[in-house]
Amino acid sequence: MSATSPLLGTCQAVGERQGVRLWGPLDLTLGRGRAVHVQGANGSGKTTLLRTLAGLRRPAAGRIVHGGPTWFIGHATPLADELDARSNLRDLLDLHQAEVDAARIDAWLTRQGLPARRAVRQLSAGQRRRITLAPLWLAPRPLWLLDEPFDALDQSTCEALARWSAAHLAGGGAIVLSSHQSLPAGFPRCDVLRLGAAAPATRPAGQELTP
Ligand SMILES: Nc1ncnc2c1ncn2[C@@H]1O[C@H](COP(=O)(O)OP(=O)(O)OP(=O)(O)O)[C@@H](O)[C@H]1O
Repeated sequence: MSATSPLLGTCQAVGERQGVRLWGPLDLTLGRGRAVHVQGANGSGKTTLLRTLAGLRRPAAGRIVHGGPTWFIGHATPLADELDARSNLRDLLDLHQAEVDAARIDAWLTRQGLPARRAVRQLSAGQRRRITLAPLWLAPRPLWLLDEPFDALDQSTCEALARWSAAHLAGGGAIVLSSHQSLPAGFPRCDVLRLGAAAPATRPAGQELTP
């Protein structure tokens, strides 16, 4: 991985579900400092695209190439209901071979005002979402793939994530995200990748990409 090599590339990648094409052929080169906002109506294939970019699904055709370590944060929260926030974070980080010591996890939870020792089933949807996003802060990786990251977050947390995203891009990272909502104040300028026919643009695009 060099300082100038792309963090993600797709070559004629096609996404299908049950033999029906959702998007593609898609040629995308995601360099450092760049963000792409995937837009589209329900069912247009945003989640399928992000999971494919993350390597969790094979494209029906074409290739996906990663240029560095990646965080994929999906729409569904991957937390174990009966475990507390600290144990969930520990497991999540271990699962992805991210080395973060326990003191750092605890300090982050305290700073966030999140209860470290309460079963996550007792937490609100927004609190759970914040725990799910914690790896972005705790174990930085250059490429973020975020499926509806603002879902359930309050305004100040959305704006904190926007500021962190801006810092991430300024530091040489890259982001692909889907969001039904307008991006929060402070979120960096994005190219727009529009899937399906009926999806409206939600903010001025840096560049329109063709799926
Ligand atoms: N596990 C699955 N098996 C079969 N088809 C699926 C599966 N998951 C999604 N699909 C289909 O794939 C298409 C795209 O779904 P996807 O979840 O990628 O869309 P989306 O744009 O993320 O939608 P939303 O905005 O509602 O989250 C939909 O028609 C959906 O019914």
